[in-house]
Amino acid sequence: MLFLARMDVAFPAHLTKEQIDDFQVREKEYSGQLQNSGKMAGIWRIVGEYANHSLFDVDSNDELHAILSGFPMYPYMSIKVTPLAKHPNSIR
Ligand SMILES: O=C(O)C[C@H]1C=CC(=O)O1
Repeated sequence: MLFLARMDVAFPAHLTKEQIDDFQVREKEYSGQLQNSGKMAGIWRIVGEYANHSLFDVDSNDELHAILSGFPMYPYMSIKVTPLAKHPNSIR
């Protein structure tokens, strides 16, 4: 099952630069593991925003929820998920 997720990140003002750096290091590690496993098929920066579009290839809604809620930055992310179905005009 394919899902497109838009993740917007907003850190609260009280976090220090060191805390934010630590979140970014842990996020990169978690994201890398998901990409290596194939569960995260890709991630793209949305130009000009602290946000991304990510493509997930998972077995269930529950699996996607577990993956999304496992992101270290999850408490500071707003996430919108779009389920994807094959387009009738797709040639792939
Ligand atoms: O867009 C970001 O930088 C936040 C984040 C969410 C997943 C990821 O790998 O990084």
